[in-house]
Order: sequence, then C-alpha cells, then structure tokens
Amino acid sequence: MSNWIDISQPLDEKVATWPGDTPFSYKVSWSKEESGSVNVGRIVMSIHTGTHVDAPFHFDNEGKRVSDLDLDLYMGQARVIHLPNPGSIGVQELTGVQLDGVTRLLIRTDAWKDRHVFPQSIPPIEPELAAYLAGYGVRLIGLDLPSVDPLDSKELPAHHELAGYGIHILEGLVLDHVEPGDYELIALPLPLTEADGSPVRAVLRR
Ligand SMILES: Nc1ccccc1C(=O)C[C@H](N)C(=O)O
Ligand SMILES: [Zn+2]
Ligand SMILES: [Zn+2]
Repeated sequence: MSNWIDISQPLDEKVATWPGDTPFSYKVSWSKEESGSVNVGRIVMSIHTGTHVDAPFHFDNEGKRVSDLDLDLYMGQARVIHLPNPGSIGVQELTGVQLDGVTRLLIRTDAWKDRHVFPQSIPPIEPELAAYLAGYGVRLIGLDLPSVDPLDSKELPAHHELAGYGIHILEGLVLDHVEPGDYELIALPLPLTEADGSPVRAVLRR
C-alpha cells in the first residue's frame, strides 16, 4: 500500500475557481471513435485553481517565472502545523511553534470548509510573518487556503513580503486529514516556461 498522503484538490468541474477567473474544464476533444485510435483530452483552467504554486511573476512583472523556480523548494522535509480557524496568521499565532531547522512550513487552518465553493473570506498571512519565518530559514510556505492575502487585496502585501524574503508560496492544499508533524513533501510545478504559477500534485509521506 502506498504511504503517500495526497494533499491535492481533485481537478474536475466541481473545483472552486477564483471569482471571475476561468472555470475548470476537461473535455475529450477527439474521441476514440473519431480518431480511430485514442481519446485525446484538453484542459482549460486558471493556474490559480486547486493546489498550485505561485511564481513571483504572478504579482511582480520582473519576478521569476515557473521555469526559474528552484525545484529543491518543492521536494524535501516539511513541517505541518495546525492553527485551527485563526483570525489571521502572524507572529503571535506562531509563538510557541517550533520552527528550528524548518525549510518548508505547511499550515493547516481548516478555514476553507467547503472546497467546492470559493470562500467569502480567509485568514490572511500577516506580512510581518515573512521576516520571522525567514529568520528560521523557511523557504516555502503552504496553506489550505486559496491565497496568502485577503481575497479583496490589490496590493498583496503578504505575497510581496514573502517573496522579498525568498519564501515561495504553495496554495490550495488539502490538510484536513493530516496530523501535525514532520513529513517528506513533493509538490512539483510543471515545466511551464513562462507561467505565473502551476498546478501541482502535492503529496506527503511521514
Ligand atoms: N486568480 C485570480 C484572479 C483574479 C485576481 C486574483 C487571482 C489570484 O489567484 C490571486 C491570488 N492572490 C493568489 O493568491 O494567487
Ligand atoms: Zn495562486
Ligand atoms: Zn497567491
């Protein structure tokens, strides 16, 4: 039996999409009957649907594209912590949480209750947290939420502050079934040369 825990959102027409963004669609565009040999599918989706990484180009025209991202960030030891339904996620919420030696930090908030409906509001990351996490050597932050900033934010202060401290962002994880602790993470972006982010298949192993 596989001991990998899937922490990715299934991608089908039920997946929640950022309001106004491209709905997810998978279609067989050329059926076995039509082609005489194979079913050939196509997907249409926003890069920010489901479980995905943000490349800095998402919020900074000069920022790195997906193909410039360091793959080491998305594979290796990760710590999962549980902060149930916080108002926001800042230094105060993390006091008492052991972060020594943590490179990849995944935060389970349980705040996105019905993943088939886009949330009305989410607990945002406080921008001040970026410097605090960087002080421990954190290089990747992952959340069970569709953004690290308030959903109506235009300035995206947490995205920018995290990027400024070299901390990369993984969004839309499913962590409801994951106990806090240390795991091996794999959440590789696709080799999308110019993109502002990428869907990932995120998995954990104890
Ligand atoms: N899909 C969108 C459509 C319109 C405006 C923003 C978005 C986002 O996804 C941004 C979000 N701040 C994000 O965390 O990636
Ligand atoms: Zn995103
Ligand atoms: Zn984002």
